[in-house]
Amino acid sequence: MTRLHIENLQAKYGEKLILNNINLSVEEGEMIALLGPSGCGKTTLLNALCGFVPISQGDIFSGDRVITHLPAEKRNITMVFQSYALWPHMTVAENIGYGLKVRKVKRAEIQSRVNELLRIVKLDNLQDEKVTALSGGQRQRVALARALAIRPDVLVLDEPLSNLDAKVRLNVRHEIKALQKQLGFTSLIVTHDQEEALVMADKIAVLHKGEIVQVGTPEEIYNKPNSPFVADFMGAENRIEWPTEKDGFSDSSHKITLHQSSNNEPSNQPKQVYFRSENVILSTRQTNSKIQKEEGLILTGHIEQSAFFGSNYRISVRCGMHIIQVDHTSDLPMNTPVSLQVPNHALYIYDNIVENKVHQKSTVV
Ligand SMILES: Nc1ncnc2c1ncn2[C@@H]1O[C@H](COP(=O)(O)OP(=O)(O)OP(=O)(O)O)[C@@H](O)[C@H]1O
Repeated sequence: MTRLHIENLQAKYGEKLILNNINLSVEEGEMIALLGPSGCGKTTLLNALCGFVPISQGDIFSGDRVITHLPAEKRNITMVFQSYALWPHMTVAENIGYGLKVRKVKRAEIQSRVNELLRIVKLDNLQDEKVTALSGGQRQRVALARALAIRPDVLVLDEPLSNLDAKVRLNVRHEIKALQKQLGFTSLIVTHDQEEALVMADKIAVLHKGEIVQVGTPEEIYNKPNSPFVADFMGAENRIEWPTEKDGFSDSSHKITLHQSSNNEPSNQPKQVYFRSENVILSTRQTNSKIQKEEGLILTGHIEQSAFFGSNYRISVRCGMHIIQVDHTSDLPMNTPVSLQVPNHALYIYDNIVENKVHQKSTVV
């Protein structure tokens, strides 16, 4: 397998700019997940790498080869499609060996490579079955084995799990990850599922409107989102503006205070503050026991809605103009007055500047 390097790549459909200024390196044996909302350009980027979409600017390097304008068949990059794209009239073994047959590899060699892959993807007892007789998870493993059969330099996977039901999906994603580590293939995987990206990838590249807005390890992307967009996309669904006129201290029914460290310069600049529901500590105002120290973000309000979702209750708390989502272990009656606290380390704070620019996080710890 090979290192893939993308430099200043731009791609268009007609006059419409779809990808701009894409810079990304996938190291040998590394898996990078492309993560982003629908329409941000993930599939277009994979297609551009494979040679299915022309590149209007920039370069792609596979190892020390420049492959930017090579036809698809000369790139040695293989795609695993969302729909698997298997031949329904062929058996499992024939599907896996298909790419080798097209490349006119000798029959004995095809047989031995197919047998090896059948073992690797644990389908050796199904080699003579028609693929139409297989489950979704098994078909996906055939598709993966077929892609690996030709020993590609880079493997790209376009939403490979999206046609699988939830339980099978969990299994297959662990299988792909284990296989990737075992065989050490360089790969890019497209997903719009953040959990899938966190679990499977060595690094995540977040795309927004055709540009990469952050690249980092799963931990970095999750814990240090560099913009409101990434924070929101990675599940920090609560957002307040600080300070806001409507949330001043004059209204006694709710209060919002933000205690920043004294090391930080006091600033009157408006900020956007993001945080996850799981990081909010809720206490009823009578007890208020959980709020030990006045630090981080503290809000008061009352319960507006509560829904059981398995491990916890998702509680909506109205704090003035804001509705804050909180994960809590028990149900609480409507209108109960509550206090909320979010510790400094769980707050993502950004200058309130023009949207869609990459914002700088300011630390409050
Ligand atoms: N063949 C095409 N011709 C013109 N525009 C296209 C074509 N294919 C995609 N687009 C546009 O390019 C943009 C990016 O599409 P793309 O499929 O790459 O997004 P995506 O991030 O993979 O989305 P999804 O998660 O929904 O699959 C979209 O605005 C889409 O409408």
